[in-house]
Amino acid sequence: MKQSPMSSSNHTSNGNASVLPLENGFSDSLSLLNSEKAVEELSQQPLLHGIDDHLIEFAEALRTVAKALRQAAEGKASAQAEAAEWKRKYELERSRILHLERKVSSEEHLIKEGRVVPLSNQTVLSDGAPEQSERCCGENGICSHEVLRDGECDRDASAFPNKMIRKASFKLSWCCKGEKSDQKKHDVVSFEKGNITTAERSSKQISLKWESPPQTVLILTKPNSTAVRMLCSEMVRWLKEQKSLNIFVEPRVRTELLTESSYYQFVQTWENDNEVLRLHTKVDVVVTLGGDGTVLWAANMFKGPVPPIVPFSLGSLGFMTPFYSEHYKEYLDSILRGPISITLRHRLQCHVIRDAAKSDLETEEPILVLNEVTIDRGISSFLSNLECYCDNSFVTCVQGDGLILSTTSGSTAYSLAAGGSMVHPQVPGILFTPICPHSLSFRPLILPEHVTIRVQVPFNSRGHAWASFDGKDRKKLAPGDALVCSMAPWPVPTACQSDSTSDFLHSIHEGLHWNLRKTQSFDGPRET
Ligand SMILES: NC(=O)c1ccc[n+]([C@@H]2O[C@H](COP(=O)([O-])OP(=O)(O)OC[C@H]3O[C@@H](n4cnc5c(N)ncnc54)[C@H](O)[C@@H]3O)[C@@H](O)[C@H]2O)c1
Ligand SMILES: Nc1ncnc2c1ncn2[C@@H]1O[C@H](COP(=O)(O)OP(=O)(O)OP(=O)(O)O)[C@@H](O)[C@H]1O
Repeated sequence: MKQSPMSSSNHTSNGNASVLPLENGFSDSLSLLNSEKAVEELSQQPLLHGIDDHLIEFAEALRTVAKALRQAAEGKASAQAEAAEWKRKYELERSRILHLERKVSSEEHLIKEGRVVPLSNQTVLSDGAPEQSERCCGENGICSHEVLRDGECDRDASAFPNKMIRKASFKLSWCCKGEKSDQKKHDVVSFEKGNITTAERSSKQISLKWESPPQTVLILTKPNSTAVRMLCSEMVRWLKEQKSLNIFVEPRVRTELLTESSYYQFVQTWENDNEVLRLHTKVDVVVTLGGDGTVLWAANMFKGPVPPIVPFSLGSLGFMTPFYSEHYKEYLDSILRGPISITLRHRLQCHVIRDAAKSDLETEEPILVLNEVTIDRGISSFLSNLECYCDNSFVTCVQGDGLILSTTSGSTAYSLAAGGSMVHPQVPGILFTPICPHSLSFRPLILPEHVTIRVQVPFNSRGHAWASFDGKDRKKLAPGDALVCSMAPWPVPTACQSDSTSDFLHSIHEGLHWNLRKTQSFDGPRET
């Protein structure tokens, strides 16, 4: 039997609309929309003879209340999204200032201590002769920017003598395939002390040219693999003996190497998380030995700028690992010499905002993902119910198993399995892919890189939702909690074997056997 608007689930048995405010003063906007619709329908029904004007007035009043409540709920959502965006900007600014402060204090320390560098015992000092600096801007050689614009970095670094080298400096420039000369290339992506920050244009082939030789390599390895362990010890020995590099590994790997032989005493590691946070100031190149999971692991270690990663394939699939381990010497030789093609893989920055937080600015530490953040129903048997906003606009309400917000690098991972499109990793965008939506018309979306997406668990949700980040670190989202997600300012630069496009196409052909089909034979029916 068709329900009349007054008997729909949004209305109580005595006919009163159930748009009563919940704990936070707002009802969820979907039920508000429904209430508004119900009131609308009610007022449009032909009036039965004898129904007095009070009912019309009552419907009018209800419509006004429902509209006001919806506007208030939308207002709160957009204010929270804005607050999260401001927090992100504030954190960026704060980390920039901290970085500058650290730089100044280490300069002072250097002068006081007679050129002793306090950062670490691996820091390479100038050997008395004036050294070139990686600093390329600012009156006194101190870079004061995070993002350089075209050509700003073209100044001769030798204009700043007497500088020590902590990290190898390099230059990034756009280049066109097959173009031999450097003439038409120009800088559009910059770095400060080797930390890469993306400028606005990021969709062309990017070439990395060392301005001073790389000196420190971090090797990250997949655990529990004999093949990986053997390759790691061989590579460490080769890099030390043939390339005279400083080598960092994880504490677990250093122990493994030392168990193998005391020869590996020179290998360095770290002791605590604070040191991990500063690794990017020491490491020129990161080498990963494993599958895609090891590349995700490497990216996750760097909460800010990421040094270039050279991913060797020792896994089963390897979408992000184009280098074959058996040829590691030739590859590393050419990478350490440069120039190399790189793919700047965008990451998403995710903030969980708790309803219980005292203010909208009180968010948990942001989490950076290289593949995707997934919001799903976890162990709950109820449909997940997620309200999604893009900037200030309502997108949709996801009712199904959940939602994947993916980077373009992650487009070949979980998002693909959920029906999302495969996207070239250098295309800047955010994939919005539902997981088993309970609606025939819910197709995946790709949104532009600059938007902020907010996924809210409504107060009337039957269950909790769960967020997971690159398939790890599950966090429970209670009704009222939200996840706010936008493009992170620190991409992950991965070295290409050939170039970004060839590597991508090779990975979908080899990894997925994409569109593999036997060709039709010639001897069949033909058009006349
Ligand atoms: N149904 C699914 O396809 C599904 C389900 C859960 C997680 N995942 C993916 O697994 C990722 C975590 O990877 P892991 O190695 O730590 O876990 P894992 O060991 O469970 O491996 C997951 C698989 O996904 C592949 N993979 C990872 N990133 C990829 C990418 N960017 N493109 C193509 N394939 C990729 C890996 O090679 C691996 O084969 C998550 O970020 C998620 O994308 C996929
Ligand atoms: N350095 C590391 N320390 C701890 N865990 C790691 C490290 N590197 C990778 N892992 C984890 O080990 C698991 C397997 O890694 P990875 O995906 O690289 O190997 P794989 O499964 O053999 O390759 P593929 O994913 O291509 O099949 C992943 O869950 C990853 O998070």
